[in-house]
Amino acid sequence: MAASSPTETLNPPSTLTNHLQTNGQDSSDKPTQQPSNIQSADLIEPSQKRKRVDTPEDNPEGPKSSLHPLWKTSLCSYFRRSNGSCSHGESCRYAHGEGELRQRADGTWDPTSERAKEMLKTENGERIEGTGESVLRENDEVMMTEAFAEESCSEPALAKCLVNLPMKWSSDNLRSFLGEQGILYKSAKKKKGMIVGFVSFENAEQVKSGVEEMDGKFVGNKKLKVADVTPRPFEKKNKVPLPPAYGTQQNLKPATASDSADVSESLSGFEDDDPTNDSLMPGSSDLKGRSVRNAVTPLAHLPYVDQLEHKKNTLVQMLKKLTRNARKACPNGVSLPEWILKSREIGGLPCNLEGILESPQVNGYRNKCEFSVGYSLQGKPTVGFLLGNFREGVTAVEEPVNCPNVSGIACKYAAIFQEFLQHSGLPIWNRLNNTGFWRQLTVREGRAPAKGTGIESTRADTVEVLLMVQVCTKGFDDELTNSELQRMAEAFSVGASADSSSLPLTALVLQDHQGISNAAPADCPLHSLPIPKAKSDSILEAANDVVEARIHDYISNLRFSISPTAFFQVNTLAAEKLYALAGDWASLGPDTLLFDICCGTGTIGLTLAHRVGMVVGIEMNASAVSDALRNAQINGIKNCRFICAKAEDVMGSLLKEYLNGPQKQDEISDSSGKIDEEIAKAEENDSSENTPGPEVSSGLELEYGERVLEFSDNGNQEFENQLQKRGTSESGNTPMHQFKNVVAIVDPPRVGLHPTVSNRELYIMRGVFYIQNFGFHIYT
Ligand SMILES: C[S@@+](CC[C@H](N)C(=O)[O-])C[C@H]1O[C@@H](n2cnc3c(N)ncnc32)[C@H](O)[C@@H]1O
Repeated sequence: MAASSPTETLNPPSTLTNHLQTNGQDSSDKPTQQPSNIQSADLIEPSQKRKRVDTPEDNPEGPKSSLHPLWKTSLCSYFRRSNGSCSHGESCRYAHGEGELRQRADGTWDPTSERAKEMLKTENGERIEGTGESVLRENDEVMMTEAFAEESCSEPALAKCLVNLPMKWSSDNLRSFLGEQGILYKSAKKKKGMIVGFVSFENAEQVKSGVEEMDGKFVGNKKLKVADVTPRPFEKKNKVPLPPAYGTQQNLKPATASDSADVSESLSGFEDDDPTNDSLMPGSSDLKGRSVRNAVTPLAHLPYVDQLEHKKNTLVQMLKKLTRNARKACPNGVSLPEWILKSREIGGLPCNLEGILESPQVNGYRNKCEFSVGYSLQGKPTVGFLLGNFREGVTAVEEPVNCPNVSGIACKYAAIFQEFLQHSGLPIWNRLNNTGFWRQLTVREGRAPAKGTGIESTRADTVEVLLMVQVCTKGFDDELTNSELQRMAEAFSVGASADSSSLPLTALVLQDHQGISNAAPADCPLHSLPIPKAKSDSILEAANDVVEARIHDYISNLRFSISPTAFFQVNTLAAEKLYALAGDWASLGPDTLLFDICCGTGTIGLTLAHRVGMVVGIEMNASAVSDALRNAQINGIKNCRFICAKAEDVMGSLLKEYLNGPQKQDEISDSSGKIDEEIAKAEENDSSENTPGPEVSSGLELEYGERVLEFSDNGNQEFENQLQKRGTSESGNTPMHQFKNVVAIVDPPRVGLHPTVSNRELYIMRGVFYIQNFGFHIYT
């Protein structure tokens, strides 16, 4: 069971990345371009739609079969459009709603149905960059906003976009492919990491034969689609106009020769682009009806109860698939596990599904939003969310208007930053050629404690705001950079105080990231920026260093201190409900040892600490561990220990230690005096400028109430040695504290946790696990 975030799609994603998904309920959102393999009733021409009488082509088996072979395998568009009425009534061959829909003979579902979309999600899920959530799109839509064909292709009719190419292909691969197919063309371009490529032709004849040859051809197991290419609205002229932020390019100190190229070259995403290229996109009609609201909250058009129903159905499908796959994976001759056998009694589910917990707050509940910086479809520097998936060539960013999950405060800061960028002398990050300065704005909000009992606090209680601006300073002149950053800080300060409700602004942090994707590693340098006083030139002394740049939030009346990049549940109030339920399910008590696996800032373990004998949190991010230690201290919680390591590296040893090995009870609970030292040590190791991440993550164990063990990045063996050494030399003959109930909670599951722990299988799902004999058993 999961606390539900309204209007958001199910968890992966984080990774969820950037992906466009239509809401799947309203056919008006569908693009005009459809893949050739779609056979929805919606695709039949209006004139044909009334002909619901079976034809010989429709039903090759003729009168032999009482039901049409495609009976109810497509959704009825009349039924959908006319709000549930269809003149054919029950005799209609098409499904009246998802409930009636049948699977097709080839195992697929009507591609316009929710089931098909959800299956696609499961297979191709990616995180939305802006939200860290997973949304997926149907496979029949493509947008391109910043790809370039050759100069001579100013005639868009001579350019085509190929969709579904292997992501790893470069332009060379595409050219070889076209050569092998005997396709005549003028130029071919493809960027690694995308599934789209561009081909331009010499003449209409080449276009025609090229399209015939390519459309529907399989590359691997993917069917190629050919889409039209049209210039973006603001780039219809032959020359690409200068976006405002590039107008001062001459001010910049070039890092490489290519950085000093002219503007149109710097906008190009392809390694061999001509500087005078036009910007093209496939099928501008695809953009109709697209909105950032659909991209970020694809279920927002549904009432909340329907969103929950939709999510539950999705979960049911996924869980059934899990059972099916597990059954298939069981080798012949090996008896099926009990849960698979029992699944038959509960409709193929691997466990009972209780349902979804409602979020206490439905709108504006996110306490963290990551806004991308980029150009809108109209070419305007924009701070918001990507309108689609980079993988599919979409780089357009639109303002976060009407996104119900985004708070008003976050929207306001995005608008302030956007206004500042319109006049900045530094360029916006270009995702295609990986150049530019301004990349991302993260807004994190901290709440005041809940006021009294029985009154649920809301995000309106926001009293702290931390802004983290991601830039890439490489190659830019220090003086210009510094003055722009100062102007930016002023803009935030002035904008915050000018707001009618005077927005809180607690800390301003700069994240200097040079990587290709905006997902910065844990050790990415952070710098605190002073926040100037509004309407004055004086500079405040606040937020002098990154350690102090933090916000606070409350879960179950515990105060949590959160550093700029540490994970914290984005829906605080829903998290509170979720954790309490997890605690109930786990039948916690004084004899319970609770493992909080992937504990982040320690929220799960610390909120449940008063219900157990001991909490052991395991977390690979040193900064989060440092926060967890600090949070234990702030809340006076002593029966806990946090270990900075990859869970898969240490779980086996920890289980041995706690289930088999000797351990002194006083070692567990005595925390006096050591916590400050440990936090200091953690922060020292977390100091992003001088500490490499991996060594810290796997090499440092931070224990609340015990000494800090340090060892090299040598993984499990060394960790085990240390534990063994401690077990014999420090614990002496004192009888170990026996925990009768050992429980692990993990949220969310991680791929890294899947492999074996001490040669036992580890089944990880979001949830609560009983640990018995070194094995993990799903507790439902
Ligand atoms: C989404 S956060 C959840 C944190 C916490 N459970 C909560 O609900 O607030 C996931 C955390 O898992 C950590 N993590 C990811 N993979 C891990 C691994 N293999 N071992 C330990 N920690 C891991 C990440 O650093 C991150 O802090």
